[in-house]
Amino acid sequence: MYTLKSAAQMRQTDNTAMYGKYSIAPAVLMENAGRAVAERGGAYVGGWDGKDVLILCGKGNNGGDGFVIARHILAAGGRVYVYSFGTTAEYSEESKAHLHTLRMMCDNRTCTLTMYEGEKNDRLLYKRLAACDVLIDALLGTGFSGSLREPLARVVAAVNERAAAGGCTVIAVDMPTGVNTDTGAVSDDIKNDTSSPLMADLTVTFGSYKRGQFIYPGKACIGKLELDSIGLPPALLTENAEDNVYLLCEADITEIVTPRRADSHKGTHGTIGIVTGCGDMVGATLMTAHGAVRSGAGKVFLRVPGAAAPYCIGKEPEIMVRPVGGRDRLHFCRDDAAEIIAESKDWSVLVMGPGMGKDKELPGFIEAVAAETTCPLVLDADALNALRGKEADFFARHGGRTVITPHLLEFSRLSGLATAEIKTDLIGTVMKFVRDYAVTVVLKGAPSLIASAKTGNIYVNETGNAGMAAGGMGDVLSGIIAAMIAHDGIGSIAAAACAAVYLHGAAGDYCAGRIGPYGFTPDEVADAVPEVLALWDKRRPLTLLEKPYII
Ligand SMILES: NC(=O)C1=CN([C@@H]2O[C@H](COP(=O)(O)OP(=O)(O)OC[C@H]3O[C@@H](n4cnc5c(N)ncnc54)[C@H](O)[C@@H]3O)[C@@H](O)[C@H]2O)[C@@H](O)CC1
Ligand SMILES: [K+]
Repeated sequence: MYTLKSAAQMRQTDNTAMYGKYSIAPAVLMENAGRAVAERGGAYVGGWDGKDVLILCGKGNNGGDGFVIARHILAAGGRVYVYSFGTTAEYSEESKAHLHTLRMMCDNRTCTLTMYEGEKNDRLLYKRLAACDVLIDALLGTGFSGSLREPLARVVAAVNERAAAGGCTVIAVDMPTGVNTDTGAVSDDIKNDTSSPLMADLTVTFGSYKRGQFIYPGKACIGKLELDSIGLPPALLTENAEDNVYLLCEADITEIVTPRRADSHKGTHGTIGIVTGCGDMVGATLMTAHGAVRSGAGKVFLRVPGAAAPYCIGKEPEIMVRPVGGRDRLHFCRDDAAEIIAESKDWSVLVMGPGMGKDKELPGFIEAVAAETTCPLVLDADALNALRGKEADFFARHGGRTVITPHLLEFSRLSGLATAEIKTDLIGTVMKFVRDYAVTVVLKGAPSLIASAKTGNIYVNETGNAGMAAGGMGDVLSGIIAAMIAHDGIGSIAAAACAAVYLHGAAGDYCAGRIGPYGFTPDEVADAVPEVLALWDKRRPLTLLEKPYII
């Protein structure tokens, strides 16, 4: 699992490394950062020898890194043209020191340094841009916020234009200029602004990955992302902060979705109650159940309003379907709750929501069921819409055992915030929501975020693809979440939600690889779950017992 740091957390880490017990000299850290970009960038472009490299340096420490990079590229045989957008006086002491060294190396042939003073420098700058093989963006890093100001806005636009024409390779230092480190918002997100963020081919980032590198639209500006520790103490990089954000990796998930015990039985793998659907909508219901079956649930019970039952019975023999109410019953009503509550005593988890409709009795039914059941709840789609206006009370009573799985629009209704507002800080908004309501949230999207009610931690999931942007995928996910909650040995519902979201996305990636980039169905994604589990089993390291013991 990787920590995704905010700009403030990264600043804190750097400061502790330099001014705390480790006492790493600031110029040394900057040297390591610059050298890392020169080395990784060199590998990316096939070596610096004979290359013309334009290096744009801002007035903060990102710019200081640029002076170091120039020196190392020069040493590796490249020609460097450095533009500084700060004055000597504006630079930090370490940047000043590196600027001085670079200045001493300038020969106006292989190395030039221009202190940018305004439009009078533009003509030569654009000429250099038109002729360079590689552009190094050391303009702004973690210090950027808001919307790009001039002259950087026009310089970045020119760089993008040149790169889009296939003219040069663009390497960003730490962050591409114009991408917000915390939110992934970009320069032209800001109202009435057209200054675009820089589009990099490669970003070399320092110490820790940053949140904005994984959230769109910023994620689209990053290109290939490489992480370099720059010699920061590992203990500092993994240190817990108050608000922790992590990137899920396969190893985290295979650690919790462990292989089945050989002596297990169906009872070991949980009994899933799926109480959902309505008279004219059974597809979502069946896909939810199918997701649970394919994810290894021991037993799956499906309870649907009477009118929906004929369309569900026998579709999949392993799903035990029972109608609630008579044949003309289209929706659940409040009085049905007692029957479900009685049955739920044997259930490991209860799913409500997919395809449930919008009947006025629904909120009362869901509340009554929740009030008298004790098992974990997975609430999606119509169940979430039914909670509108009562969410604070509902989550206060049941949040600790509930996973909600809204997409952006559903989350907007629940939080009362406009989708555009949520998107300006996806992680921050979900973090606040979970702190306020103490409910585990799966916010579906690209990427999906999982927020733990217990710890407030946010987990970013990178599996999945655009082919999964299709109706029914979320229903399958609800079934997978339920199966993971029931999975033997998964410790918490947040862990189960992380496992399910990762698995669901990995199954979608498997389908995209086998079938094509889109057009595969939610049921095919569910069917791919066992295939992904089999792949994980193959990749899992041998345990001591499985290792050959006769040599
Ligand atoms: N010890 C450290 O703190 C280290 C920092 N390093 C580098 O330093 C960077 C952070 O340095 P800084 O905190 O100085 O920040 P930056 O260098 O990223 O930028 C700060 C400057 O950006 C300007 N700025 C902010 N928003 C702007 C906008 N919208 N339009 C135009 N200008 C804008 C500010 O006025 C400020 O002058 C990192 O990204 C990394 O590259 C590395 O050298 C490693 C060590
Ligand atoms: K940069």
